[in-house]
Amino acid sequence: MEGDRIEEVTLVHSPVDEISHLALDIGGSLIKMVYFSTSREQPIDKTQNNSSRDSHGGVSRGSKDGRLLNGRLYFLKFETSKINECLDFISSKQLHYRGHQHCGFPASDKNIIKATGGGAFKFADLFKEKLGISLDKVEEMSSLVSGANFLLKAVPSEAFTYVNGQRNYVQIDHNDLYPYLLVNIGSGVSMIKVDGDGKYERVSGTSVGGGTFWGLGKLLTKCKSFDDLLEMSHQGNNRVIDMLVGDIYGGMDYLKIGLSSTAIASSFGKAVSENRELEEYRPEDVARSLLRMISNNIGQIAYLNALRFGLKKIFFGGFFIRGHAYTMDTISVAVDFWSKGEAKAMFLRHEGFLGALGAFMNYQLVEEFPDSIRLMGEKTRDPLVGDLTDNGVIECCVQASN
Ligand SMILES: Nc1ncnc2c1ncn2[C@@H]1O[C@H](COP(=O)(O)OP(=O)(O)O)[C@@H](O)[C@H]1O
Ligand SMILES: CC(C)(COP(=O)(O)O)[C@@H](O)C(=O)NCCC(=O)O
Repeated sequence: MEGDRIEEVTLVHSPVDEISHLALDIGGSLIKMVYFSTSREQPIDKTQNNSSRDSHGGVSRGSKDGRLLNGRLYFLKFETSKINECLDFISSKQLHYRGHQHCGFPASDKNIIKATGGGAFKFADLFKEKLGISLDKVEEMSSLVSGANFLLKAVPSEAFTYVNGQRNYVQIDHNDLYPYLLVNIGSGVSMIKVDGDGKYERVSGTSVGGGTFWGLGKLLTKCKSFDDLLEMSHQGNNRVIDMLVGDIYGGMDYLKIGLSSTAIASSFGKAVSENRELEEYRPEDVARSLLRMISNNIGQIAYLNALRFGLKKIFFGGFFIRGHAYTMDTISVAVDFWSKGEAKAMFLRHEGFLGALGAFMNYQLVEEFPDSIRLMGEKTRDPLVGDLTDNGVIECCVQASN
């Protein structure tokens, strides 16, 4: 059964490809899946000085007695409400059989899968009953942080700013990455101060997050799916419903407090004064105002926490963003406005997979070779032209013990 995947990478496995490790992030709204498929084995030339140029131009270091496995990380997601289709997909692709000795990975305990997110607890019995899988739970905040640190250090052009409708990729200086604020906008929002690998503190959060946009959006617009709601927000005009400063000041600015006439004074405020029913508003305008309100609110809370800890870099993750221009613009403007340009909002190409990737990194092979997984650059997309919502397949090398 193919399952109702919201987005999938075409699963092209040649006989030589072997699925080796699968990890899940089962959240309140979405299940995110990451798995590694070996494509060919490349013995490390032991005569070399422990480093060699690999075929992708990246540098891969070989362990003293390990083998370098080239392969790909695949990223998929499913709606949590359709978890049975996710289980059917795992079963149909036999993604849960891993750790085969000939794959070069340590023959690990069969049918144990690393999983994070609340669903790793809520659905543990279902995985056992349906697939005979035990979920090895990885703490959610730890997974988010290790996933973000990994991507920011290993994937070229992972992070970008979004200014005036343009994405500008940021080359991260590994020596100047920390500290930063990680804002993960999922069903709810977590804000985590990150000071290094394994050094972090969840400093704030808000229940007004992605689930709020989706839940209120469904109630107010009768949309049939999140993508419908997102499409509506593309087409809408928030000024129909939001009360602007100019609506209050007769078209004038209120510059004494830095507000232009077009600034939003009160989200959904116009609906108070106009004697109109919900049905008399375009759902597109409602969706736009809702997206603006929630994004602006998160941007402001993120800025206040960055100010509290003197943080200049704020990375936004989570599937709420979806590479959506209006969402990123609203968050970027909010952070820039409130910080007076001091703080910078940045976004991540693999925004929704931080937790799943962090859980993937928790497999023993990574613990033995902390820097064993090196992402050698994306094969499917040129980051400068790729579609941001395409989480893409990442070509990478994994070092494994004999
Ligand atoms: N295809 C989709 N289906 C449902 N929600 C989506 C989709 N794409 C983006 N979203 C947004 O992403 C949010 C979930 O983000 P995610 O990072 O997966 O959080 P969680 O771990 O809580 O599921 C949803 O609440 C919604 O706002
Ligand atoms: C509880 C959660 C960490 C779960 O993560 P999620 O599934 O939403 O990605 C998140 O929903 C959250 O931080 N909510 C906000 C709680 C608060 O008000 O801080």
